Amino acid sequence: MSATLLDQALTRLDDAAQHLKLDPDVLEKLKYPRETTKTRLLIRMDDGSRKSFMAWRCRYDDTRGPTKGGIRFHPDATVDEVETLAFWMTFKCAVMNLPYGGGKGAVQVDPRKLSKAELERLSRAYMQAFSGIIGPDRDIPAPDVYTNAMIMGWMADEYASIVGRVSPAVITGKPIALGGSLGRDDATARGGFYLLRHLENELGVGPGSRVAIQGFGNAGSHMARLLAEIGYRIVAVSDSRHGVHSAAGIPFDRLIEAKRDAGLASLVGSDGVGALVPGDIVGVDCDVLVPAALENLIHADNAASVKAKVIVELANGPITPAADDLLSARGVTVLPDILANAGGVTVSYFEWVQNRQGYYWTVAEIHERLKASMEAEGRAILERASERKITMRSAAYVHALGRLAEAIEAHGTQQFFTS
Ligand SMILES: NC(=O)C1=CN([C@@H]2O[C@H](COP(=O)(O)OP(=O)(O)OC[C@H]3O[C@@H](n4cnc5c(N)ncnc54)[C@H](O)[C@@H]3O)[C@@H](O)[C@H]2O)C=CC1
Ligand SMILES: O=C(O)CCC(=O)C(=O)O
Repeated sequence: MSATLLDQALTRLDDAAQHLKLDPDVLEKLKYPRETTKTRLLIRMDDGSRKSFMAWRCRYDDTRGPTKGGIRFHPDATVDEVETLAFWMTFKCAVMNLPYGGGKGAVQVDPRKLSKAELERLSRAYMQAFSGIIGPDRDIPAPDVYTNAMIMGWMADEYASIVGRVSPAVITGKPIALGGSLGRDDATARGGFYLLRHLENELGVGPGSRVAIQGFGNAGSHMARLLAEIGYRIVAVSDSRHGVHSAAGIPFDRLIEAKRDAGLASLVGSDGVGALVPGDIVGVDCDVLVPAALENLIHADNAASVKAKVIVELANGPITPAADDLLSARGVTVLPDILANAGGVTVSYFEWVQNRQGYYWTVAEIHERLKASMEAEGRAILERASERKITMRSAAYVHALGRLAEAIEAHGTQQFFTS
């Protein structure tokens, strides 16, 4: 039987544990999700028929605080994927020292095939089904692949009608008009951007370097904009349908207009832009590769084709453990997902804090706090990696596991569970 995604992810935990003196109880606690709830959501379609969709919410570990993590709408979503994403959230929140545990949710659906009204009914049905698990002190969702602020707004509204009071801190990534935070829209990319800029000298990249980006949604498109603004050259971009490349670079404005109007493929043939099979982005000649779509993009069979010297993982889990070893042996530096894409959950935390205090920060304050956190945790992880001669990923896991172990031990033997 082939290893599940969670089995693969747990190898990082075993690896990190070798670098710390841990009570075996700590590992036992972190190897299994605390609770995963599944249901079928039944909604009315516009034509009057009914249709049902599998849905899950996993609260992987709440030792350090309420569970936190996005909700994904994707036709290939599985329970294994949801639990693995929730495991990664547990470590990501610990990496950033946020007072949260890790959670994640998904609906197995292709939202592009639903009308707006059907999508709203599905989003509200999700909140109805999981409102007993979700709550501002218990489990706090946010956007992920193919979900967005509008969907978070419908879910927040549904939660308010279920509990009979406005409760904006129940969900983050909301529209600004409903208590969303300034700066949450581009926070995932901006966090990775601040991290990359902070480490440019050590990584040997900077303005003028060539970048390839897989995925042109929230994370990928904002990263393209931020890097292009300071002079990085975007030489390749792909989405689920198409890929484009140009050694001279493609201006960000042209990419965003094409994506909005006629699709990335509409750029092919003008100004030296060529077509790219989306999966071939892995081997594009570039300095920085930014996976910003789904898991397992780089695996043992294509790792040798990577030409970039730095990979910034805005996606969760884009590199398999086997590929990680191959890349590290070749001297490719990976800024790992649990650090590089943590800007999203960090600004989600800022949103939750603002909702709870009822006082809102300026976008400049958000950026300043995000930058300070990314730089401090990124620097600590880089130092740990060079002291121990381990990869940035291993160092990030060691960094997080130390914090998780301390919290697990501090709880004592009769840990309070929020069930
Ligand atoms: N939105 C957020 O706040 C955060 C997102 N992430 C991660 O970032 C990644 C992307 O998420 P978002 O940008 O939010 O999603 P999104 O839904 O905004 O965009 C996803 C993009 O991936 C593309 N895509 C899907 N399958 C693809 C394939 N096989 N090849 C190339 N492109 C493909 C889609 O066309 C789309 O452009 C995911 O791994 C997500 O978990 C991580 C942290 C926070
Ligand atoms: O903003 C959040 O709470 C979580 C975002 C997320 O799902 C992720 O970091 O993978």
